[in-house]
Amino acid sequence: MNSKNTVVFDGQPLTIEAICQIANQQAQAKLGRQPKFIERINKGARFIDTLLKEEGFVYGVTTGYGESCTVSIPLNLVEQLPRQLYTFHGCGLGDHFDARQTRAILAARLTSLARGYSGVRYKLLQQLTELLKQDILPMIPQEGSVGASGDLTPLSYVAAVLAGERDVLYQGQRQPTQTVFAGLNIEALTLKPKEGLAIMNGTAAMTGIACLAYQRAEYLSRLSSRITSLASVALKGNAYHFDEKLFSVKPHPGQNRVAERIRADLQLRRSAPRHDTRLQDRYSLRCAPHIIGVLEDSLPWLRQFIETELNSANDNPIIDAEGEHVLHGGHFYGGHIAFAMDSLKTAVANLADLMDRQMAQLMDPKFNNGLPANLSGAVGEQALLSHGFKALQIAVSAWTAEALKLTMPASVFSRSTECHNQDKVSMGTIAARDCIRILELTEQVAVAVLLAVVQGVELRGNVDSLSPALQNTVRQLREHSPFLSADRALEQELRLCLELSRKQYWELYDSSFPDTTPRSHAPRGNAVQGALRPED
Ligand SMILES: N[C@@H](Cc1ccc(O)cc1)C(=O)O
Repeated sequence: MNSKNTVVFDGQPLTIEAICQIANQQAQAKLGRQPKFIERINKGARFIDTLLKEEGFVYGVTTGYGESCTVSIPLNLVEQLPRQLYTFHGCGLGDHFDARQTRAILAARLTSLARGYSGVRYKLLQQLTELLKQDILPMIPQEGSVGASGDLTPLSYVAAVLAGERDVLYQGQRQPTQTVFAGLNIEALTLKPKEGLAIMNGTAAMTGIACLAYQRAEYLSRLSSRITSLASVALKGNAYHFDEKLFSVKPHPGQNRVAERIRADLQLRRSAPRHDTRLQDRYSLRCAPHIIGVLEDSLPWLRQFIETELNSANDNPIIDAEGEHVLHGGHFYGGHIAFAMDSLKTAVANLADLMDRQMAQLMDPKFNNGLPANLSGAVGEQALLSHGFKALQIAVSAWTAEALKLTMPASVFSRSTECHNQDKVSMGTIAARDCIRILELTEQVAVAVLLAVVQGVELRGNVDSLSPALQNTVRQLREHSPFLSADRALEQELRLCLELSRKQYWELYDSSFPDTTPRSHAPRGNAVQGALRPED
């Protein structure tokens, strides 16, 4: 871990990258210590105390929750409410979020609470920061949120852990929170009346996951551009399909960026001939920028949706300590994240489909312009036995089908729940989880097709004449997966390459590559950059 990087939670907007850095343990979480920030946070908590004293009634503080808000709780029982809330929501099931996802969820909740509109004490933010600093991770089951009373059930596990209850993952082991807190001298928090609701009534589970999904998708977009370039070489494709003039007349900026990347990879420096008599390539080569471009052009608005949600007070009620108001609304509704994740699912699964089609062309002597069947590298008698990448193609087809199947939007499955109080919900957490699964499957497809295109390029025998960028990808892959000259079981090297892909190991169009910054007609909205600051 680079201990120099710190992400400061002080109410200032944070980026997707900041959340991912924390999730990947590339940066430390730090809570703002400026007196002004501390006072701003504590003022909200004090305002609730004052209201309670003066009026004796605040929703979620002296009432039941949701549909039960008409039930008034006598002041002598009010202190018990937050514990009651996280306790009855302790009904999550399914697999647990993994360590990286859990860190992202904690960081997303902290970002929102640090805005200062949720009426929690600074002390609570400190406890949340402590979990991140010491990597004490609540065991959060993934299933049981409709994503529109916030992620109540998943976040109940965060609330309970702050209060010293339930289980955490600490130093690789599931342990009772109480044991870990005792060992580290951390005092369990007794949550104040509004604090249970403030932690749970928000979109942090889906938003944390969305940050991770965004970063993976952004890398996959670049990886599939590089794979397309290699596929074009292996299939003896027509590089003029990526001509600059051609793309200038259909100016989607992301699509143009993809064409520009492929053009550079293919060293296309001349303009197209006056009259190209070559046959046109199949769509999975010729239209690759149009397919990858949909994802690339979606990135700015996806970032805007995700970062706006991340940096919002997505709680209810909202506490405006400055103006002295308790504002009742529905900011726990995760509609933007639901739509972002449902859309990202479709865009990413289309990359799987694109690469699956490229693989299909490469494998089949009817379409591959003279390459051996199944890209077998065997010679002599062995060639008769060899099946090359045949099974890998079948696997790619299976992974692609599974990814495509999961693109069914989650948000349209809204259903009325909780005695019709929550009669329209976002299903954003389901969308985000589906998106992660589609990313996993598409990464598998990408790694498999990368093996195939590199084999195809080598079978052509012209690696030395390729652009430095393409040669570099061939070299990087070959360090981990040799040329397939005889059939072998590929599982282990596929797993290794997958791991490398997830670590963004392949060098792809780094930031010095021209035109990777969004253009003026692809506005960043209120997305915020540069929240990652060196240790002060
Ligand atoms: N999200 C609801 C509150 C709620 C909390 C817990 C529940 O079980 C149900 C509803 C609101 O703010 O209106």
